[in-house]
Amino acid sequence: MTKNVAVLTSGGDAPGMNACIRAIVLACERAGYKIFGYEHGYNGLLHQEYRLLNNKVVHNLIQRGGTLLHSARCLEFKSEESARLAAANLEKLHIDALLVIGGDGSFRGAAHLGRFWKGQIIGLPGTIDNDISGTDATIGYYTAIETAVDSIDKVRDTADAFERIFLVEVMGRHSGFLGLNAALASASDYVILPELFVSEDKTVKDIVLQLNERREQKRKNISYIIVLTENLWPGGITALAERLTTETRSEVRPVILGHVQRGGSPVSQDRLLAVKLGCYAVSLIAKGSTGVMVGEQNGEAVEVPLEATWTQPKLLEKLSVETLETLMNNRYT
Ligand SMILES: Nc1ncnc2c1ncn2[C@@H]1O[C@H](COP(=O)(O)OP(=O)(O)O)[C@@H](O)[C@H]1O
Ligand SMILES: O=P(O)(O)OC[C@H]1O[C@](O)(COP(=O)(O)O)[C@@H](O)[C@@H]1O
Repeated sequence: MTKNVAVLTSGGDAPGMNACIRAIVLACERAGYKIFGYEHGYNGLLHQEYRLLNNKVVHNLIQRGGTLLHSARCLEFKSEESARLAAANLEKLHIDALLVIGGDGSFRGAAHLGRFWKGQIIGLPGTIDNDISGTDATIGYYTAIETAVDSIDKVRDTADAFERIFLVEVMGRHSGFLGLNAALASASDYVILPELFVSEDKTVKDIVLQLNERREQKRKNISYIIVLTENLWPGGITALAERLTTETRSEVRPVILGHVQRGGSPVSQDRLLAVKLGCYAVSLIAKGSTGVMVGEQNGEAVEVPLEATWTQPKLLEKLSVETLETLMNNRYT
C-alpha cells in the first residue's frame, strides 16, 4: 500500500546523517512510498518547511558530513501547543510515518509528538556522543572518534617537541564514550570521564602521582596528554589547566577540540550503520511499528521503545575501561 513518509534530522548533527537520509529515500522509493524531508529539525514541522525527496536529490550524498535537511534545536517544541501544531501539519500532508534522526532529546520530542499525533514515529540514533541506550553505537560516533584521535595525534607532535603537558577537551555532553575511546586510540596518558569521576581532588592527586612516577622512570622531561570530557570539570578546562600547572610545576596547555568533532566525511562504520538502520526503519513502516527507535545490538537490528533510549543507563564497555586502567589512569600504580 502506498504511504507518505517524512524524515527529519534534529539536535546535534552527526557525520552519517546524510548517509541515513539517502538509505531512507531509496528504501522508500523501492517500497513505493512518497518521501518528504522536513528541514531544520522540529522547526520544519512547526512551519511546514519541507521538500520532496527522491533518488536524484540524494545522489552523491553518502560521503558528505552535516545534513542535507539541516538540523536545529527547537526549544518551543516542548510545549503542548507546538506538538498539536506539528500534528496538524503532518495531517495536512497526509503523512503516515515520521522518521526522526537525532539524539535522546530528539526522541523525547518524538515521544511528545506521539501523544498528539496518531501516525507512526520511528527514531534513528544520530549523535557523536553515543549516549543512547538500546544500540551499541550511534551514527556519527565512529567518525568523531577518528577526528578526535587525528587532532590528539597532532597535539602529541608539539607536546613531544616541547616536552609539555597538554589537556585536551573532547565532546560527549555528559557521557564518556567519545573521551574514553579517543584517549585509548591516541595513546593518551590519562582520561577524565563522567562515569569514573570521583572528585576534583582525587583526580588531580592521581594525575600528579602518575606523572611523577613516569618522570621518575624516564629520568627526563616528558610530554603528557590528558583527555577531559566536556561539562565535567567545575570552572572548565581553564580552571583545571591552572590547577595542574601549579601542582605539576609545569605549564599545562588547554586545547578544546569543539565542533570540529561534529564535522567531516563519515567513516565507513558510520556509513554502514546509517544505511542499515535507514533501510530497517523503512521496513518497519509496513509492519506498523511506532514509538520505537531502531538500533544495532551485536550485529542484529532491534526495535526499542523510545522511552528506553533515555531512561535506561548506557554503560561504558567493560573491556575498554579495564584497558584504560592498565594503559592509562593506573599505569604506574
Ligand atoms: N522533553 C522534550 N519534549 C519535547 N521536545 C524535546 C524535548 N527534549 C528535546 N526536544 C526536542 O528535540 C530537540 C533536540 O534535542 P537536543 O537534546 O538538543 O539534541 P539531541 O536530540 O541531539 O539529544 C530539541 O531542540 C527539542 O526540539
Ligand atoms: O552545538 P551545540 O548546540 O553547542 O551543542 C554541543 C553539544 O552537542 C553535541 O556535539 C552533540 O550532542 P547531541 O547529539 O546530544 O545534540 C555534544 O557533544 C555537545 O555537548
